Amino acid sequence: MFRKLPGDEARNLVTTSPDTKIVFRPVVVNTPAFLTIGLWVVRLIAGLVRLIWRHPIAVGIVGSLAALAVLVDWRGSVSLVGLALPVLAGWAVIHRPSFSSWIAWPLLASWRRFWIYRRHWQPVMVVSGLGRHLHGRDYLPRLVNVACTPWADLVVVRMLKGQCLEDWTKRADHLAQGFGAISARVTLHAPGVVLLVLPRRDPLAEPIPALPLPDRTSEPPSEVEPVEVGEREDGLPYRLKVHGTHVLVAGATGAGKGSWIWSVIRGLLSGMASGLVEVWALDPKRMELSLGKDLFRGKYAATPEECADLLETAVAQMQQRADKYAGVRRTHTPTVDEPFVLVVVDEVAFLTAYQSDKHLKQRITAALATLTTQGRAVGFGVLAALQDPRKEVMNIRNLFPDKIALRLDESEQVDMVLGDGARDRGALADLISPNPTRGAGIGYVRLETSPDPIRVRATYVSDDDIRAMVAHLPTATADETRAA
Ligand SMILES: Nc1ncnc2c1ncn2[C@@H]1O[C@H](COP(=O)(O)OP(=O)(O)OP(=O)(O)O)[C@@H](O)[C@H]1O
Repeated sequence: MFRKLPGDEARNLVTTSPDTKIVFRPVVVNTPAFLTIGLWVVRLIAGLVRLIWRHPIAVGIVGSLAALAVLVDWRGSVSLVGLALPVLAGWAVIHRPSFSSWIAWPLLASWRRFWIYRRHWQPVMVVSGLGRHLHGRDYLPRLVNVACTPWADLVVVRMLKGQCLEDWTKRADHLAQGFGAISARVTLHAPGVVLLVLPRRDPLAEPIPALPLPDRTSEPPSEVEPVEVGEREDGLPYRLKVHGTHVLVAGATGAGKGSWIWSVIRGLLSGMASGLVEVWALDPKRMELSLGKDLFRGKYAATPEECADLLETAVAQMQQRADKYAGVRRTHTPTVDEPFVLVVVDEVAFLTAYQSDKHLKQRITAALATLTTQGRAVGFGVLAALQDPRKEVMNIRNLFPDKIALRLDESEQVDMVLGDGARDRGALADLISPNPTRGAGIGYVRLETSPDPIRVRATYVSDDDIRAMVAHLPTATADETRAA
């Protein structure tokens, strides 16, 4: 009944014990035709039920048209379709958002599910190592759902039993290449289920102009809300929290760190005008912040000595406030008497790692460490920019709860800035375009509250925009004074 075969023939055969050197050809049992056909019929019915369950409206429309064609007259169905087309076109023109969310994106998602994901699923999963081919059977993660947004495909996948998020994040590049996307980001959707975000185009490829200056006639803010600094990939505005945290912005030269700093300052302008916010500037390169010097009301330092003095003043004020709050309150609410103070430091390594005067270096590092460890509860925040994120250059980088990685030179630097696993989770900061028009100001933000990096482009605040901010602020303060 069994025939023993040597060597090469073995790979063509099936065996119940794969590790054995002896391979057997098992007896072939012919399945009766009625069983095979019965199985197919059951599968067909199950598929139809699934289709009706998932897409009741689409199945209803197609079913009614087919019924009309078969039972009454096919011309009736054709004229109904002919009537529907201009109605749909009119809908698309009159209200594009509802047309897109009801018709265009679901249609595109169905097409892409069938043409891109179903078609390539098996080879991509097996080749990337996320699926297994064992004993002649494929064990593949299950493609649960595909949805389309204006810029990306959102693919929900049930992982194989025993897989974890890291297995997927490590293969993000395989997935992007396999499905023809420009990148891939993987996040946990539910236990055992991952969400793949596969962009079809880069929605942040065009620079975003500076936001309008605050309206002088509107009510001054009563709190320091997160400031709008740019746009996220989904086209929504991105608001960065600055009160109650510290933010580190790291990026190679020309990555657009200046645009983040200036976007934040522009967002705080109405708070600065009403006295709820003070921005103190440390500008050791004398290039970035000097143009807007007047905004800082004398709290501007350029030489290392001035920077050390200004930082120590901030520490002294912070400690005074902490003494006052001790035993009374645990959080800070900005007021005109006790404003939120944001200490902005451009190229912090100039003051720490590259500072040749050891004493100054010590004073500055100690002051920065004190501010970043004790400042946020009492209304002192630090926003620091940095080119080189290595630990020997910036040994207090972990004291910044929120981090932003702009274009970086090496892939290893991404995790240095954003923390372990950030690159695997899709923060591809080393792949941001060095072309300023396409890539400057784009960064991955990782907040202490969320491990998933968000891709954001800061607005571009030009020199003219900065001059306009300077011109705006004194007038606003004068208005305030008059009103008082
Ligand atoms: N958000 C942005 N959108 C579009 N272009 C930008 C943006 N930010 C900066 N740029 C362009 O990129 C150039 C470099 O920007 P910037 O000087 O801010 O970079 P940087 O990271 O501060 O560099 P460095 O560390 O050398 O000072 C700018 O001259 C500008 O043309």
